[in-house]
Amino acid sequence: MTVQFPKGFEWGVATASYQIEGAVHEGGRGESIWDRFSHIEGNIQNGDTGDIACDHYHLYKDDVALMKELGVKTYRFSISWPRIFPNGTGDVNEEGVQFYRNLLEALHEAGIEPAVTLFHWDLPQKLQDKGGWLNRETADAFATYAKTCYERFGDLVPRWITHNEPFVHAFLGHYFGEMAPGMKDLRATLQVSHHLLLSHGMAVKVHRELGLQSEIGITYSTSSVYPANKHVKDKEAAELYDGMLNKWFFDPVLLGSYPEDIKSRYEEAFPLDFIQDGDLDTISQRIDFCGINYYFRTIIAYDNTVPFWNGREVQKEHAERTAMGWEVYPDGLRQRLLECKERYGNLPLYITENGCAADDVVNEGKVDDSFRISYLDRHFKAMQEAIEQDGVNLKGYYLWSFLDNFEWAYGYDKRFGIVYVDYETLQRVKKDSFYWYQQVVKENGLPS
Ligand SMILES: OC[C@@H]1[C@@H](O)[C@H](O)[C@@H](O)c2[nH]c(CCc3ccccc3)c[n+]21
Repeated sequence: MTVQFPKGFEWGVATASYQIEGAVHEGGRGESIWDRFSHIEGNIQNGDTGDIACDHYHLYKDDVALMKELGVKTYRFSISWPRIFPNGTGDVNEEGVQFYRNLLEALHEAGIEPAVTLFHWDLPQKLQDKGGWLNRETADAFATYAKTCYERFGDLVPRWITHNEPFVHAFLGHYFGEMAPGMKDLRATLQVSHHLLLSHGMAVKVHRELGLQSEIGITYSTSSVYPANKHVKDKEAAELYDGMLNKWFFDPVLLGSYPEDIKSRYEEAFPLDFIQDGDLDTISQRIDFCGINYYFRTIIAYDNTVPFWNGREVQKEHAERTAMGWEVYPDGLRQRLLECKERYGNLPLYITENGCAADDVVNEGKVDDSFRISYLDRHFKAMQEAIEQDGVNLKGYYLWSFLDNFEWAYGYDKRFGIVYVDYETLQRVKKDSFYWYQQVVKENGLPS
C-alpha cells in the first residue's frame, strides 16, 4: 500500500537569495547586512561568505531546467531587497528587477509556479545604518518594497510570502547574536519582532489594496515543544518556551494578540512601548495561508537561571541526529500541524521548509544520500497522517533545499540540497534523493 497524498497536493523545492545567488556586486545590487556580517572575521565557519555561493545569478537557467527535470509544481525563492532598492528605499534598480523577471519568465516557461518570499534576512545595509528593524520606519520601507514587487512581478507570482521566520531573524540576529546583524539585546529583539510583524501586516494591506489575484501569507520557523519530563516545572517551562518561540509570532497574526503568559514576564522587565494603538489590527490582517518550517522537535527542562522563559533545551540521549545535530523526530511535525489547526483554525498550511543536512560526498558522479531519503520519507508519512487522520488542511510541501547552499553561520559545510554543488567548479550533481523525490512528485505519494 503506498502512502498517497490528496489530488492537487503541491510538491516543491525552496531556496533563498543570499544563500544561492552570489554576484553580490553585480547588477546594481546594494550591500546587505549579510554581506557586512559574513565579511567580519569569526562570524562564519571557514571564513565563508555568500559572495559567490552557487552563482545562481548567472546559472539560474540551468537550475530551472533541473527543477523542470525534477517535475516539481512550485518553487519557493526569495527576492534580495538590496537588488530592488540598493539603498533600501528611493530609486528602483532596474537591473535587479530584470534579473527576477528573467527568473520568473524561465519558471513560467518551465511550467513551475513561483512562491516568492519578500524577506529572507538580507536587509539592505543602508537601512541597518538607520537602526534596521529596530526603527519603525523600516516597516514603512518594507511596505514600499513589497508594493514595488507586487507591481513589477505580480503578473507572474501566484503566491507571496512576506517574511521568512521572524523568530529566527529577531532572536538569532538580535538576542543570541549568531546571525546578522549580530546584536545581543532582548528588548531590541522584541522591538524588532514587533516591527517585522507590523511590516507583514502593512505588506498584506497593500496586497489587498492592489486587488491582486495572488495569495499571501507568512512563513514561521517552528518546532513542537515537549517538557523534559512530567514535573510541573518542566511543563510550565515548556509552555513558556512555546510562547517565546511559537505563540509570540503566530498569535499576533492569527489571533490579533500577543500571548499573555510570556508578555507579562517581558513587561516586568521593560515596557513594550513600541506596540502602538492599531498595530495588532494591522498585523492581524486576514492572510490566505500560513507557511510552516519544521526540522526538529524541542525538549525543554526547567532552569530558573534562564530569564523570562526559565527553560533550556535538553537533548534526548542516543537520538538520531542530522549533520546539524538536530534530532530526527517526524512525529513532531504531525504534532505541530495539529497544534496549529487546534489553535488557529483550519486555514491552509504549506510546509515551506523541511529537510536535513548530511555529510554528502560525490562518488563516481553519484551521491548516496540514503539518510536524507529516510528523513524525508518519514516526514512525508507524518504529513500524510496529519492530513488523513487529523484533518489538517495541508496544501503543499517545499523541500529545503533544492541546492546545497550557504548555511549562514555554518558556511558551506552543511549540505541541505537534493542537488550537490561543487563549490570549486559550481557543477551541480543530482543526489540519489533528487531521483527519489522525482518519483514521489510523479506518484504524488510514497512507495510503502
Ligand atoms: O538551516 C536550514 C534552513 C536555512 O538554510 C534557511 O535559510 C532557514 O529558513 C531555516 N530555518 C530553519 C529552522 C530554524 C529554527 C530555529 C529555531 C527553532 C525552529 C526552527 C532551518 N533553516
